[in-house]
Amino acid sequence: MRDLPQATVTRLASYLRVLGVMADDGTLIVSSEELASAAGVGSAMLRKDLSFLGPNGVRGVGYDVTRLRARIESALGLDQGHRVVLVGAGNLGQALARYGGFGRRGFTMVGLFDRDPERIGTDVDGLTVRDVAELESACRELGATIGVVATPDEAAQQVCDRLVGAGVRCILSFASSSVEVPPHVEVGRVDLAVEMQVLSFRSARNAESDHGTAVASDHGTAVASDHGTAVAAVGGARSTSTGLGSTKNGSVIAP
Ligand SMILES: NC(=O)c1ccc[n+]([C@@H]2O[C@H](COP(=O)([O-])OP(=O)(O)OC[C@H]3O[C@@H](n4cnc5c(N)ncnc54)[C@H](O)[C@@H]3O)[C@@H](O)[C@H]2O)c1
Repeated sequence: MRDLPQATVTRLASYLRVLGVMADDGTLIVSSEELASAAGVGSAMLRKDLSFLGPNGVRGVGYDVTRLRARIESALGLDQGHRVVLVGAGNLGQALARYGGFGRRGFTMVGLFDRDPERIGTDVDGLTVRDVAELESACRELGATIGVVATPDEAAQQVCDRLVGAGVRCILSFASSSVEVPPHVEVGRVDLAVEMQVLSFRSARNAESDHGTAVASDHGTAVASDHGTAVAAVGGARSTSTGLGSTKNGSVIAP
């Protein structure tokens, strides 16, 4: 599979989500402007991202929604779908397991595991929580391709080791500590607190630049600088929120 820039991969995932909504609404063809606007990016960036996939749309006509979805799914390795096991069926794990949206996007939750006898055997949205002691054999039996770790930090490394031992090659960890895996395994880390810290930083930075503009306006460059900065700020906010993926790649879902 062709190597793609990390930020492009994240935006492709976002185009895929938008295309899914459009397909559900019965849209057959979409223009690059419409798709870009729905995904919150500029159309030049969208066209550049899609150019990594080879020729796609028809000039003056647009993109075939079904075909473009299939191309992106294939580029993201999603065309076979993924079978997800989740370890740590506590507050977070159960909330994730109950979320119905993963299935629609190609991720089927196939197994939940915990070590707490009180939780083992309970039902979470149709899946029975299994004893983590069975993890390796169950992962093989279930054909798991992604493991989600929602245990306390201190158990995360051991759980990852066991997932790797069971042949799982993609791990998404919610632990705040980093985990080590062999080179053939991909790890993503999600930390919502880091996301909020990044937002806080951006908000503080934007407030600072607004303040700078106000001062400039006071000195006679009012209209031009007000507009310039307002547009830049809006553009900045938009590109960062779409590129939230790039933030994710950089700091939230750390490799
Ligand atoms: N990254 C984030 O944004 C984010 C957000 C919320 C929570 N978290 C983290 O997610 C983790 C879970 O949080 P929670 O509120 O669901 O906790 P919780 O205590 O409700 O759930 C943890 C579950 O893991 C199980 N567990 C512990 N050790 C295990 C092991 N070795 N094997 C299998 N299961 C094991 C426990 O029995 C429990 O059911 C914590 O580490 C928390 O810090 C991260």
